[in-house]
Amino acid sequence: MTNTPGQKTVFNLNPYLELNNHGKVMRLELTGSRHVFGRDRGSGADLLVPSDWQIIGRAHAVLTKVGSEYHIYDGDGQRPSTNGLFIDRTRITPKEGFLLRDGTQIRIGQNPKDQILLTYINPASAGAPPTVRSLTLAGRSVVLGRDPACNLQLDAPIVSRRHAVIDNYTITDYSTNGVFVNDQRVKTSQRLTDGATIRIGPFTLLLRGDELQVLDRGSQIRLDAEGLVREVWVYEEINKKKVKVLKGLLKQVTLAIEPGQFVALVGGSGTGKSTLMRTLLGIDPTDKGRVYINGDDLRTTFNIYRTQIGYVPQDDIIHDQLTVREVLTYAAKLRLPPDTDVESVVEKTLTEIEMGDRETVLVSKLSGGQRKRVSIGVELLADPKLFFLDEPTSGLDPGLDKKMMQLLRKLADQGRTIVLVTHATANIKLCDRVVFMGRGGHPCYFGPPDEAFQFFRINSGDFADIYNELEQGEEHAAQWANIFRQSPYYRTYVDNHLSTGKGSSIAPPSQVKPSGLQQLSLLTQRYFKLVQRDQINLGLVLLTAPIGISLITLAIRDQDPLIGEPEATLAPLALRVLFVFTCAAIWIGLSTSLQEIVKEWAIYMRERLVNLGLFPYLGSKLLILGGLALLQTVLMVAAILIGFKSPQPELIPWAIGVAISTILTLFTSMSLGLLVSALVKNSSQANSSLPLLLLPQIIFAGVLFSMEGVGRVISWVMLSRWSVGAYGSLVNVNAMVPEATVLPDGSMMPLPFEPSAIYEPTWANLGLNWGMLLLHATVYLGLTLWVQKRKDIF
Ligand SMILES: Nc1ncnc2c1ncn2[C@@H]1O[C@H](COP(=O)(O)OP(=O)(O)OP(=O)(O)O)[C@@H](O)[C@H]1O
Repeated sequence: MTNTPGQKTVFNLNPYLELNNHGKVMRLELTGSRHVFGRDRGSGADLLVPSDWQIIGRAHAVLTKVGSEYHIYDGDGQRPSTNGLFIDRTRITPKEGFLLRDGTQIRIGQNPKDQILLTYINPASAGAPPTVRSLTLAGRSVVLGRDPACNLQLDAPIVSRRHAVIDNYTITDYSTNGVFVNDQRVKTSQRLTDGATIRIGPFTLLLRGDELQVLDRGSQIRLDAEGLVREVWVYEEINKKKVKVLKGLLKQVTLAIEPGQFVALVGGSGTGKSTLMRTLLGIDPTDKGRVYINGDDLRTTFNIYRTQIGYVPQDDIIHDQLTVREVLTYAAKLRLPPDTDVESVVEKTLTEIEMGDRETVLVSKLSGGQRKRVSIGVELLADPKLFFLDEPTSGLDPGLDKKMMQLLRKLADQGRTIVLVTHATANIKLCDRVVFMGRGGHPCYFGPPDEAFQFFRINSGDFADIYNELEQGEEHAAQWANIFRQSPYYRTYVDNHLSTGKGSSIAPPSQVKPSGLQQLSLLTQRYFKLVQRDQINLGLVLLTAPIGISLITLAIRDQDPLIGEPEATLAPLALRVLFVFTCAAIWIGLSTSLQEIVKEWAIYMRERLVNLGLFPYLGSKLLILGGLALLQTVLMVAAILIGFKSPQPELIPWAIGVAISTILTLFTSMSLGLLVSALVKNSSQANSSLPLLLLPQIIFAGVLFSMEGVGRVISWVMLSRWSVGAYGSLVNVNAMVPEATVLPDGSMMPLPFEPSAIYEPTWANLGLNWGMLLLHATVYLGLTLWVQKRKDIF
């Protein structure tokens, strides 16, 4: 029977199902007290659909009459169907089912390209059938975006005001966060063919003929994990021998998390909670099994979802030296499209996290719970519908723990799907589902918190007793996991809800990269503010070298080491002074930069996972550190000019030459510092590495010891050698060596310093020294980029 979708057909006023399979519409009248809907009469179906509508099962749903309406159950009433029945993204189960009302829309299947829309219509009821929001593309150009003036308004923070334009069936991307057509990112523009799915932020649109339909507003996100297994090779001590063994971190974890659910992952220390969360979030790989987000394989489609997922890791993802409002403002500018009204988004977020009265306070002055709330606020800016939190209440007192859990409950009630790892069980009852993990990564229970007591046969009502039950070793945990898999709890809460979807047949879509220049400018402003806020550190960084240089003048009292008539001790003295210039610059350069990447590791990793560019990030470091190097150079050169009588180099005025040599030494050592900062794991390692970096620079500079053989080769990779070389050639140390004195016996009096090619006062030599410093800096920065790139998860 053909008809216009949504138009009420009257079958003697009986309710009916309207099925829309990509424009092909059919209606099935409901007359009996029980119907089975499917494509195979042999399986008991009496409401039959064409046998080539493969997405519908042989017996896909059961309908039973309740008063004047019908209740629908998935599958044959016992076992769920393969492709399911979904209201938004929530799956209807075989057990609870769903009471249909006039106009209820149910989707069969999760993949928009292969999905049938089922609408229940009861002409006897007053409701008007909902229509799918759509617009025609025939003969017109349409603008899609957040702006209400667009032809199709897509209202979400991560959508740009004018996000994309479709003209003559060609879509052009004008956005920050990109457009995906058939799960591939649109580079600039792309022709749309019939049946194309378009994803813009959380929205999924479908082109059917001339009609562009809004299929999914993305306000509901479900997460399904099927058979997750993760194993790693580790060294274990067995019989006093280190043996390499395969350690299971996750063992066959299968979960079905419905939209809007608040789920806690709990269990003893080391049971794999964080690993499970990172796997569900898509950032840890699996050896077997998959995670599906709204039916898509999360690992392959991560680039589509990356801006829609919120993640608060264990470490704070906010800078200590910014105020609450500044943290939120910079994060909003970094993550949201540039046409966003940042102020109102920040305002809304401050209210949501109840921090409006603390907005001007520095993060460092906040309590642990308040800091966590600001981290949550940073993630809420983009209004994600899927939210992960790793131990957000650790270290909080019981009162704050409760407040935090209540806040998360509120966020879930607003439609967000929330997954958290926690050790605190006092408020777990606020969750919809709890996952108990046992030793060895065994999932021992998944279901409502209250029912966990019945399952584990614990009467105390204390979750800690379930912990203790699962702490009795891996085998014990494996037994519980086995009991759970065979239990009705598994059928009710996992099997009946599990909705896996598309595998990884598509090529992973590429990432959308926002404007590098804009990020560079934002990151530079933020970094500048951070440096400026830490005034004591800034003062130390700027004044240490000039003070050190001034102290030399006290040590050498009346001598003028950089000028003077050649005499036996002048050249070594001059070289020692120049060596102090070099050491001061290297020391200051390293200590200014060694912490700069490692100290904000957690923030970097989180921002990188959203959209942070590597070049803008390192670029901002270079700009600010370069600025600091310039200031330090001015102060050091001033101290040198004031403290020492200036030589008159033939090549270049002394002040300019010494400034260039100093800034190059500082910049190169800062680049080395950044590299080490990228390599080390924590701030104390960065601190401890300073002597190790400095000592070889001192030993192999060629000043304390003359460099021969291997030492000479090693000295080439020391920036100190080129720095002293540059200063030495400007001062012309070689010219300070007097003529060798011939002793009465005809032998030569040994001189304490031999002229060396390293200090030749020629442009070639000076250029070589400066060039080598630049080369060192380039190599260090290139390596830093590479090291940072290697940390990327996607
Ligand atoms: N990449 C890895 N390589 C080797 N072992 C790992 C790796 N990741 C995690 N582990 C180990 O797997 C186990 C589970 O770690 P995980 O951090 O997931 O546990 P957890 O339950 O979150 O612990 P906690 O509550 O103490 O934070 C631990 O023993 C951990 O040392």
